[in-house]
Amino acid sequence: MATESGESSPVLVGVIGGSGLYHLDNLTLLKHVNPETPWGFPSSPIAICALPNGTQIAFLARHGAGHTIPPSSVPSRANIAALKSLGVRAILAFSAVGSLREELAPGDFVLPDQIIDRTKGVRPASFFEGTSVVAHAMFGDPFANKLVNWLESRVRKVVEAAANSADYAARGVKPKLHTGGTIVCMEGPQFSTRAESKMYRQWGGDIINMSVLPEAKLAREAELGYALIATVTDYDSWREDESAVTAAEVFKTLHANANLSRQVAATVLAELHDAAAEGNILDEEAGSMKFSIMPRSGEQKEEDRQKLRYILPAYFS
Ligand SMILES: CSC[C@H]1O[C@H](OP(=O)(O)O)[C@H](O)[C@@H]1O
Ligand SMILES: Nc1ncnc2[nH]cnc12
Repeated sequence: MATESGESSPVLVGVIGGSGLYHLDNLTLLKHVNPETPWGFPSSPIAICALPNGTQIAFLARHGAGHTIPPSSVPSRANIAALKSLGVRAILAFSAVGSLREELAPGDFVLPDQIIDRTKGVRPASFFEGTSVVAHAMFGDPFANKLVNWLESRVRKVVEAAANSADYAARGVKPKLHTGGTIVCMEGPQFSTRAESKMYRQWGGDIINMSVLPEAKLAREAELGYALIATVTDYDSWREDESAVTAAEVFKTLHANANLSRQVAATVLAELHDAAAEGNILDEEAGSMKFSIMPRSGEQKEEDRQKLRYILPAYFS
């Protein structure tokens, strides 16, 4: 991105805000961009913002600025492709999630390391879908491990500081950060039944949302580092003596979680930009599609190659 003074400054970090998180704090809005990708337009225009030190980042509201897009209709391919087209290498995605474990309380933050896919096949989940190019991305470790490890101590500091703050003390809440764990991604938009919620617990699920897929898969196909900061809003529907989750219950915690998410972003973004520039924390994702794409022959249609060049210029030049 060219800065206002005209010199070029790369936008290496993209933030995807989920339910309740429609903007970040302490940033100077430089401009909005709305790239038309081969997969259409992103959920909302992307805000290119400067941090206090001048570093530029991109912010995208997953459900649109006015939360008009339900989880099954989020244009995830356009979102990821648009961020990649801006030069982004690492995505910090925030999501409101339900808890499937007693110890993961509303207000807590989680950095999950695994995903169970309970979407129903209605969301386009690959950039290669509908093209003459077949690719099988690695997805055993669905989040960027090094990026997640890098985030852990930094996010913990912010969450611990909040836990000791007068604001949280006044509300009798002490948020914690949990690392590792499995997130179940369901289709929605209705919440789970009690039977489903209990089944996910038996499967090893720890938290649940409607958004991490196909976002994480597409980030991997685009060779972007992707980490999810999950913010717990409710106990879903598995607790025998408690009422099942409602949107009203989610909203109770959403605002505080979004404020803490903004503090996390304000603390990590400048340093994350520098780490992304250096590249070490993203070296597992960069180049990861090289041996995933087949066939490597002249069978690939030129129009498909052109489309895929948008996200993977190195392989479709
Ligand atoms: C508002 S409750 C359900 C809704 O919240 C989460 O959204 P996001 O992940 O974008 O924060 C969840 O995935 C559902 O889409
Ligand atoms: N219980 C829940 N199920 C699915 N997505 C959610 N997002 C927030 N809480 C949720």
